[in-house]
Amino acid sequence: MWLLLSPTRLEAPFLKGEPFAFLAWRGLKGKGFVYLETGIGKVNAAMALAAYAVRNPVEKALLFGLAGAYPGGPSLGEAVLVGEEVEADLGLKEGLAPLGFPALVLGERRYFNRFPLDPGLTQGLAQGLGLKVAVGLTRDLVSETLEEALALAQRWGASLENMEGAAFARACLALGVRGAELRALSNPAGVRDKARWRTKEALSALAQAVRQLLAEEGAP
Ligand SMILES: O=C(O)c1cccc(C(=O)CC[C@H]2O[C@@H](n3cnc4c(=O)[nH]cnc43)[C@H](O)[C@@H]2O)c1
Repeated sequence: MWLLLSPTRLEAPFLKGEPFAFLAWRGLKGKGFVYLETGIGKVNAAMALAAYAVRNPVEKALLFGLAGAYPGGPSLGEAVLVGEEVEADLGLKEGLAPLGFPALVLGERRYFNRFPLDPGLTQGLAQGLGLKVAVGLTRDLVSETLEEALALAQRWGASLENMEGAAFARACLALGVRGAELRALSNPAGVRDKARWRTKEALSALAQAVRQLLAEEGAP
């Protein structure tokens, strides 16, 4: 059984199920999944996952949604798995390490700004769905110029931008939930001219990937 999450309902029109309310969130219960609409941004994503996971067993979780493509990153309309997320607005411009405080400590491992998604789950989905694995960058602020987007991509070695992924990845690590992230590229990061966006194609790619994942879940 999957816990599916997306920032907005716009990203999940293809999911059919029984509507339900959970605290501040709305969701659907369907065949092989429970879905929650988290709301946009890091705090919403982490709160929704944590609130749900402390009250319900979660076998595996998938955050899916739209993202901006950095120059040289995935094509517009393409869906990819995210293998690692960077929380780029935590600490100094150079990150949290110069301040000396990790964002998360698990055993011997100290996490500053980079948070892996579950490697086994991610690789399995990438193979099963025939999708590439990319590095995501998360900020509460959307890049507003190409220069800003390029500088972030180069500084952190990321190929796509979103507003929730690092919070979801960090919450999964802290809660011991196996988590994966699926993103489809709707726009070039830093480009606000909507004539250059490919939102419809990206939404189709998301729908196709999530449908396939649920179909494989239901297979004997
Ligand atoms: O008005 C703008 O300039 C603008 C540019 C990009 C995205 C938005 C959104 O309101 C969508 C936010 C929503 O979708 C994800 N997303 C999609 N593209 C991007 C992006 O280029 N940078 C960051 N996030 C993006 C994000 O995860 C949110 O859930 C507005």
